[in-house]
Amino acid sequence: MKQLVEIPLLAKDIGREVSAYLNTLTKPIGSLGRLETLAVELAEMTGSRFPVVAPPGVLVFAADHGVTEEGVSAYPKEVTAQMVLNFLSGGAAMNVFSRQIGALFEIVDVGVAEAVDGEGLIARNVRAGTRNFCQEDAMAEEEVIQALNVGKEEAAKMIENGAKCLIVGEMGIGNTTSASALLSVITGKNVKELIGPGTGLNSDQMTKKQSVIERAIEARKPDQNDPLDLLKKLGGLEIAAMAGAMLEAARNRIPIIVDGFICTVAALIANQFDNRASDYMIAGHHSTEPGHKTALEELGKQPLLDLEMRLGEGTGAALAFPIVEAATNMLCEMATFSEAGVSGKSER
Ligand SMILES: O=C(O)c1ccc[n+]([C@@H]2O[C@H](COP(=O)([O-])O)[C@@H](O)[C@H]2O)c1
Ligand SMILES: Cc1cc2nc[nH]c2cc1C
Repeated sequence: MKQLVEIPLLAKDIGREVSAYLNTLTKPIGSLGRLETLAVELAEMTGSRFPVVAPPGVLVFAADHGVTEEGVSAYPKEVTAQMVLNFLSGGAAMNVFSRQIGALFEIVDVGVAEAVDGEGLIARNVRAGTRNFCQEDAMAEEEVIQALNVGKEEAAKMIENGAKCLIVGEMGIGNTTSASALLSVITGKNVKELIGPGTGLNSDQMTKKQSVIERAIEARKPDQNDPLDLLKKLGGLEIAAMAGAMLEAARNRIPIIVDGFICTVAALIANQFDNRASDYMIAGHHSTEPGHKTALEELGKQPLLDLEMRLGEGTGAALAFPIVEAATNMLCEMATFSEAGVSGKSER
């Protein structure tokens, strides 16, 4: 079942105007490389010749995974709830980078297993973590839809509050297992090629993670082209919420900066709901989690940064934001050859 999200077509005409305008700015033609491509893409996304991406809006979705029972993470599942409290007190890496880029920031409990509370928490818990998908479906279809809607509604609020681009992050012990399973089914690639250490498994533990995922795929038999079935059988509540948030941003012509492995898998799911969603996405960084390369290729995106990071939370996207903003500032603030009295390219 597809959900109707009505994502607008890119404004290709505005993109062409911006391409031509870029050649009038005081620089050798094409010399700002991928920054120029980014400027054109942002113009096509926003429909504006002078796109604005500040302030960015950051939504971090937190949820737990029943499959952690199988011993697939280097950290205990309690860390998810503990980190939510850390986010609320401003001490997580993503808090630091969000402050640095002047972002609007929200942390959303969409499915943490333990009861968490604190000032500023967006409490939208759909269920207390997913079920262990080795044994049974991760959640009910109705719960998938609820989590998607949490993402859509929180993104709509963020946009209403003035966010001009969207960064979605996640916190969920065990979520690289869910994301690897989803990616294996979506791409048809072997689990072995896609799995990685996540928070820090050793190679023996990774072999176990591989067999857990292989057993789950064999038992659940999800339909690779049905995002609701994929999320219901192998998903995570935060992955569903991230997909929903990205769909809502795309519907509103708001550029999305995609983060690491889990976020990129959520982006692929969003694209299964509406294949125009990825038109509004920019890949922020390349995570060291092995499957991220495949996920980015499947999404058709080249990342802006490679800082050998694998944290998640939206951190890679936040660090890429200044580059995205530089593309817009270049368009708005650079002088043209005629304004600055600089001679253009020699005609020979
Ligand atoms: O974003 C990434 O590329 C990334 C790669 C590895 C781990 N993570 C983070 O680590 C957690 C999942 O790791 P794990 O080993 O518990 O599945 C989760 O909270 C993610 O935010 C994130
Ligand atoms: C401490 C910690 C912080 C995180 N942030 C995202 N995933 C994480 C996993 C752990 C273990």
